[in-house]
Amino acid sequence: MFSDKDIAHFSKLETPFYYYDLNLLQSTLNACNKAASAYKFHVHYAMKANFNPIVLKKIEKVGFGADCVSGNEVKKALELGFAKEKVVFAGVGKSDKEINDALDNDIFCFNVESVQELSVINELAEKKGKIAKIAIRINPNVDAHTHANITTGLDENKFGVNSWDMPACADVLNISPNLQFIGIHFHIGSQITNLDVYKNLCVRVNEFATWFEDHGFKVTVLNVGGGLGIDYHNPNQQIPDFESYFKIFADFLDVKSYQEVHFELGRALVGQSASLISRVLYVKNGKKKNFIILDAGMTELMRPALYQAYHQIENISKSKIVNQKSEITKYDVVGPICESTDCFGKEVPLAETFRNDLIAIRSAGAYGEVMASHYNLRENVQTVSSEDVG
Ligand SMILES: Cc1ncc(COP(=O)(O)O)c(C=O)c1O
Ligand SMILES: N[C@@H](CCCC[NH3+])C(=O)O
Repeated sequence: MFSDKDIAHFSKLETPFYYYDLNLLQSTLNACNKAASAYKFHVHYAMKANFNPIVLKKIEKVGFGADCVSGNEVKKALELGFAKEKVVFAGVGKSDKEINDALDNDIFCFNVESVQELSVINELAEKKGKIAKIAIRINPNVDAHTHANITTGLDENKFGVNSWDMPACADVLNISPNLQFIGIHFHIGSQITNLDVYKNLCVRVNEFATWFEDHGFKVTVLNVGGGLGIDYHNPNQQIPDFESYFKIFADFLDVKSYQEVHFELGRALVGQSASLISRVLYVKNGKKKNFIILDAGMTELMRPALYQAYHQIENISKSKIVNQKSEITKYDVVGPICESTDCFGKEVPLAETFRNDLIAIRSAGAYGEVMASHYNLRENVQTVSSEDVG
């Protein structure tokens, strides 16, 4: 929801831009922190969801760690003040340079995604005279019941070490003096809305933890990844149900007194806190279709083009008229990019829309700004926050 003051402010600005509601972000972080603390769970924020510094600074202040997927994410997390003891580095293709830099920075742990990577980290750590802390990212073959393109925990996915490679992992760990095994890691997918999926994950986590302990490895960290979804159809229902989410793990994981449970939430923390604000360039009324052509496109928000993802679209210049039940027209809302998939929504019901109206594309805080591209030599997308509005 935007106030009259927000909209008056937006109307003076160049578009498109991402608008961050920092109060909502703070409330979401506080809700997550409270729910996780009730069980003494640890949260590492999955930076890939959004690494805008205004977002990262708030997250660091709450005390969450950072889950990174590239050397640059590790670097940025440390620059912005995340404690190195709270930085974890996952990723199916870590380069030697990235591993070396992370070793130099003494990060908390590498989430290792293949048997070969274990040997490489051992070799590189040995050259530096360091001991690398290791969690094995296991692919548990648990279906996340989400979009196929964002499913990561099935046998056919590239992520993690498959169950049949556990003995090989144990063999490498046993001959690698520069690796310190600390635990196991999982991440089965993103935008998970069926919480029962996590019960299946817990069963597998318990099995693998037992397997490692039976083979002489003390499992001190159980990292269950992230994936908690948000309600894209209801952007005003803004804070995910963190209590129910964490309770599942509290109820179904076998946690020993010496074990810590770690989470890597991304989307659930930041998804509802931003909207992409755009202006209508043109309206084309066809015989079969009406098009609204925006000044934002798939270069600013790629999710609809990539996953046919739904984002609620609102004409915020017209919100008052809609409230008074004015006539609704259906539009295909598209961008200016030379791709037919550059479409934010088809047959979107909106009040009659005109050139220069402001359009908000909601729930764009996660995997929005960070996935922007320069295709068609587009400009960098700008950022505005609630603090700028005052
Ligand atoms: C290893 C890992 N952890 C955490 C996340 C965060 O996922 P989400 O934003 O769905 O919480 C991802 C992204 O899917 C990931 O690949
Ligand atoms: N980019 C995806 C999520 C991928 C999560 C990273 N493994 C999305 O927008 O939904």
